[in-house]
Order: sequence, then structure tokens, then C-alpha cells
Amino acid sequence: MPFVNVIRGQEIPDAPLNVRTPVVRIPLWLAVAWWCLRKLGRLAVVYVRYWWATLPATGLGWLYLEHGWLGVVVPIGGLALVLTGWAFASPASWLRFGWWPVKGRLRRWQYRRVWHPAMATARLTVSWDDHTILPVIKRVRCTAGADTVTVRMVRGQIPDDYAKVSERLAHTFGVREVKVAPGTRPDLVALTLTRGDPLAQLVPPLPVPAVPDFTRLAVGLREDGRPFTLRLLGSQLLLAGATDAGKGSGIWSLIAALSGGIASGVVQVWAFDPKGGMELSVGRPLFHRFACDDFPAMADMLEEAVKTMRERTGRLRGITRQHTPTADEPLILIVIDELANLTSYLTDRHLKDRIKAALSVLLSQGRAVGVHVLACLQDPRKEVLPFRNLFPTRIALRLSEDTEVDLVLNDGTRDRGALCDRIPKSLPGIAYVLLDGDPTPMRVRFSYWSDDDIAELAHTYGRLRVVDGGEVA
Ligand SMILES: Nc1ncnc2c1ncn2[C@@H]1O[C@H](COP(=O)(O)OP(=O)(O)OP(=O)(O)O)[C@@H](O)[C@H]1O
Repeated sequence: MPFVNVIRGQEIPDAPLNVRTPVVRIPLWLAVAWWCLRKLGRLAVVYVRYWWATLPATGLGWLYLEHGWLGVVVPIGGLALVLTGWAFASPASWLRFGWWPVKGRLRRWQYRRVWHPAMATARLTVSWDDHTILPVIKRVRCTAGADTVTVRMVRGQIPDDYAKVSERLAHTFGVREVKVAPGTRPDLVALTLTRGDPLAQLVPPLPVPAVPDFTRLAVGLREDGRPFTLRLLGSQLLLAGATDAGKGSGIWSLIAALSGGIASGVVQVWAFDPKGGMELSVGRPLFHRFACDDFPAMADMLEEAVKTMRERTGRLRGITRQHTPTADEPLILIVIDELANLTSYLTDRHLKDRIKAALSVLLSQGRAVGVHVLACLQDPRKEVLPFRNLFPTRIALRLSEDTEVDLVLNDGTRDRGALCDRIPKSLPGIAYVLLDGDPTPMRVRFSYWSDDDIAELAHTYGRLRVVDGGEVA
């Protein structure tokens, strides 16, 4: 026998406590009227929510009733003409204020249709107290080839929860890539869904500026369509990539961006090509110093750079915190094609220690006095750990394994979208980089300089020719 009877409409005489709820009889007309009212209310909500579609439709309906078909065709035709004129006259403003906002609304509707299953399969829904709580789409913004979906997270979630399932989300929404970044408020996360690939086409050599801007050297293209620029002032650069990943195009893009300065004497490039000169010897006239297989000469050159650096430091101490390159005191860029050849594979222990010591000093103290290093590395497991934090700018081309990505860039960067191990071999020169402290990695492609382009560059801008430490003017 139940102790308490709570069954609606029933009374159990021998139950000690009956809490039967009263039965209220509602007339049919009232139930129908209530149902109609609710449906009308929902319709009004939809009408207001989708005002951008419902208001024009209402206007057109009114015009049709007042003036017949002509009343509909004339305004639509007129509007189409005005929009076409706008698109031709000012494509940028048409995209920004005309097409992309409309596309954003359509896309928002598309994402909402599949949102619940997408969140459920990615385990981003939260079940609590018999309810399933979904993240909410706040806004969708479209740009060329990418949509940025701002999502209000469920309480207790963090952006990294979304980053961890970014690959799954990309497949669910049928896009090439999903990148995750914290939103403008702590409860928001921004998902950037990239569709097409603006980097699939080869990036041709960029124009060489006569006076290089050391804070913005254009070396390629970003996936958002903007130029990929590198800051050399105050930085040291590490370029990691597997065999044939395109380290050469990274080196040559940077040297090309500096060539105007090489010609005027404001920049000196000291090139180390420990793989026998295969990569860099084409551009020899551009280099102030060049060494390819003479390791003692390389150690001497590095120690000479340290000496120059120390002299400058002594002179500039207390005067300025950042050296300004001039023809009398040029910016020195030390380019090392394969760092591990100097620091790991070298069998002469004494030589190796000399090189390592000089490099450590240059990397830690050189950037303030205009002595910079661009080091390439094929296998990040070899030398990246002792040196990694001495390179403020790290660029990862195609890598062999997913674990290498966080080794080169920062911990957690692969989860945030730097899929270097997924870059196809057919797309050399594509890389991921962290720009200006932004935790979301940017996908970029270096411009491609063929041997002929490099030879022409060297012919136009080259000044000195130096072989294995011996200077040839
Ligand atoms: N940015 C680029 N765009 C298109 N093709 C490129 C680009 N960079 C390199 N390539 C092509 O990819 C191939 C390998 O390039 P590269 O020699 O620069 O790779 P790498 O990483 O230096 O290789 P290695 O480790 O063997 O020195 C070359 O055939 C080159 O033509």
C-alpha cells in the first residue's frame, strides 16, 4: 500500500495521505483559443526575429495587392540594378556592407539547422538535471572564404574544449578547417570556419621594397588574404619543416624583402649553408659572408658576430634600447640553413661547443643591437628544446608528426588549429605562425622564388661575394 498517493485524479482510500490535485474542467473553445494565441505569439516572434526577410516580403505583398505584378517587379529590378552598380563601383564596400552581412544571416540559419547534432556529437552539450544545455550561436560574420561564428559557451566550458574537437567540427560542418579563439567576453568563443583555400595557388615573388621596413617585411600571403609580414627588429626567427616543406622559400622570401637594404648597405646577410651550399649558393652576391662546408670558418664567423654584437652593446648601453640600422652600422642577419648540422651532427666536440656558445649569446643578446638569426631546422626534436625560447618568432612548415607542432610553436597550438602534420606534400611553403602574441595560429604561404628569380635578385641587389670566410669584393 502506498504511503502517500500522488496519482492525479485518483484517491486511494487506505493511503494515509492523499495529495490529489484538483481536476479543473476547461471548455473546448477556451483550449482552442489558447492554442491559437500561442501559435500567433510564436508567429510574431518569428516575424520579428527574421525581420530582414519578413519586412521586405510584407512590403512586396502590399505592393502586389495595390499595383499587381508590376508593383513587385519594378522595385525588385530597380534594387538589383542599384546593387549591381554598387558591386561594380566599389567591390570592397559592397562586400563589407552589402553581401557579407546577408550571407552571414543565411549562414547563421544553415548552422542553426545542424547545430544540435553537431554539438551533441562533439560532446559540447551539457546534460544537467534532465535538461540538455546547448552552446548558443550569437553571431555569424562572413569574410572571403571564412565564417566567424561567435558562440556563447555553456557555463563551465572553456575555449580549449572547442579547440580539442576542432577537427571533428570541421568535418561536421563540411569545411576545410575550424580555428578556435577566445571571444571578446569570457563566456564567448570564436570559431573561424574556413571553406576555400586562398593558399592553394602558388604565391609569386613579391615586389622588393627599396627601403625595407624591418617591422613589416612582406614574405607571403596569409589565409585571410592579407600579406604575411614578419617583424625582424627585436626578434630572432626559427623556421622548422620536414624535407621539402619549403624552408628555402622562407629563407629567400625574407632575403628578398631585405634586398633593398642589402643594396644600400643597411643590411648584411651572413649565410651558413652547412648542407654543402646547395640551397644558398645561388644568391651568393647578396651575402656579406658565406660559408658552406668549412665548419671552423663558420665557428669563426659566429664568434666575429658575437664580437660585433658586444662592441655595439658597449657603445649603445645607456643611449638606446633598440639599435637603428644604418650603412655604417648595418643590421646583420645570420641565415643558417640547417641548425642541427652545426649543433647536433657535428662530430668535433670542441667546434660544436664553440658554435653552440656563440649561437646562444647571439640569440639571447643580439636582437637589441641589430644582430639577428634566421635558423632552419628539419627535425624539431634535435635542437629545438635548448634554443626554442630564444626565438621569439617561430614558424612551422609541414612537419612529420603532430607532437612536433607544439614543440616548435607553443604547447596547445596544434589543438588551436596549427595542423602542420596535415599540410599536404603538394603544398610546399605553407606554414603556421603565431602572430603578435595572438594565441590562434595563422596559416600562411611563403612566396616562391625560383632559381632564376634568385639569380636575378642577386644580380640586381648583390654587393659582395664572400666564400668560406675569405672576402671577395
Ligand atoms: N612557397 C612555395 N611555393 C611553391 N613551391 C614551393 C615553395 N617553396 C618550395 N617549393 C617547392 O618545394 C620543393 C622543396 O622546397 P625547398 O627545397 O625549399 O624545401 P626544403 O624544406 O628547403 O627542403 P630540404 O629540407 O631538403 O632543404 C622545391 O621543389 C620547391 O620548388
